[in-house]
Amino acid sequence: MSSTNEAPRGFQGSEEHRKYGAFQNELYKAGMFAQRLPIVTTDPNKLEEQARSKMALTSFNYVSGGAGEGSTMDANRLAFRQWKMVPRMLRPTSGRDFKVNLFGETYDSPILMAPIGVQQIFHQDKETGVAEVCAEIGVPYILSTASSSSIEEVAQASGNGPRWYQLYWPQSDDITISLLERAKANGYKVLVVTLDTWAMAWRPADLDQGYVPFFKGVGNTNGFTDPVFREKFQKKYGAAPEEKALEASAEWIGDVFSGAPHTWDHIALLKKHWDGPIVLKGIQHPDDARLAVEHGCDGIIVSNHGGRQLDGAIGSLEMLPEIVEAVGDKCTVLFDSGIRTGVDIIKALSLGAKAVLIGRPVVYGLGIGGKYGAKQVLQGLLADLDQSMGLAGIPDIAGCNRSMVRRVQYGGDLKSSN
Ligand SMILES: Cc1cc2nc3c(=O)[nH]c(=O)nc-3n(C[C@H](O)[C@H](O)[C@H](O)COP(=O)(O)O)c2cc1C
Ligand SMILES: O=C(O)C(=O)c1ccccc1
Repeated sequence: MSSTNEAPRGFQGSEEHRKYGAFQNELYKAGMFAQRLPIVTTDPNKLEEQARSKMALTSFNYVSGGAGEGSTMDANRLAFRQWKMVPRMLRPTSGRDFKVNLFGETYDSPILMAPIGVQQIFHQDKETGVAEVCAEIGVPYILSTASSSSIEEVAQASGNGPRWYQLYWPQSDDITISLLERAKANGYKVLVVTLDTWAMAWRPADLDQGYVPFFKGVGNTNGFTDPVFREKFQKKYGAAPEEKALEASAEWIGDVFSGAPHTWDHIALLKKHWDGPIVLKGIQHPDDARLAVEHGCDGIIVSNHGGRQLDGAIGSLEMLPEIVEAVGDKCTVLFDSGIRTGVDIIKALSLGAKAVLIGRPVVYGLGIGGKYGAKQVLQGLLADLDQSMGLAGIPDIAGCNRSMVRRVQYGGDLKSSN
């Protein structure tokens, strides 16, 4: 096992990356020929523990923690356990096709990198590194407003890779418009608007250690580099944001996480200033899904923020079928919260999601092995998905349908996370 941050041999950018299933054979071959093995475990039940052993405790606690007593996080996993695969045999499944069409664009992968803020606290490779490896393996990268690399830096790092922009929605319209302009000008195709985090939840893991990265300026890069924010700050303080980082952080957070949520009628502003698809993230109620459609949104992400916001909430997967039934023919339904394996991905797709977002597992990979660690987690998930689709008799993403899963009620405590 290597503890360096180099790309493990045999895993560097090559056409092989497009054949997702090939990753499994690469691992066996690396073992056979005594090559360097990946540093990130392939075991979903061990990944979090490995990350704990490698990362700074404050950063690990930040990513692994949930809201309150963690019951929404538990519900996310329990919801997956209630659905089981029902495999089919003797079906032609070789040359499995992962392509998905979202908002008129074809993507090579049904998984997207979830917007994750402040990646600098996990590894110096941060967002630019993760965006770079996502582009290499065809995984669309969603950049958070709360990132530690700027909109422009990430665009450059991701090159021709597909990228979307996630908005944490400021109270000041002129700053919102400026962020949208920058995202448009830098090739971000889809606007993701996160609705469930207009204020930070009660998060004991962070509260007990008095830890919040953005009070100190980490995760405020898009504010500090924003021309409108800079001009307003200069006028008020007679200095640039980087010269008065604490004040600038307070101003930025005050605008973006002010505790004052927007309301449905404000969507019109976003529609006016964004000419591509708009996707609302954090939808859990079918009536909100209907409202999203009524207000002209193109998609929604059924998500409870990985259990990091409202505690005591329903598992995200639990709501997916009802929401797909309510709006699945009128807008594109995406899903996240609790995905840890290839089969989890098949379950979410079979229950009607058109694609899924992966959060914590990629951050654990990043913390363990930098951008190559993040890449290994994504490649591992894609390879697991590929092999699991084959074993279930599913040739392509459209083949993930309701007939492939059955709801069950098994009790008991087992060691698997699935
Ligand atoms: C450390 C961390 C930071 C996050 N930052 C953001 C963010 O900036 N914007 C956002 O919309 N969601 C953010 N999320 C939520 C993810 O986009 C996603 O909804 C969630 O991680 C999915 O659940 P999972 O971690 O179980 O896969 C964050 C999640 C984590 C773990
Ligand atoms: O931690 C989070 O879940 C999150 O969404 C966030 C919010 C602000 C800054 C960084 C991450």
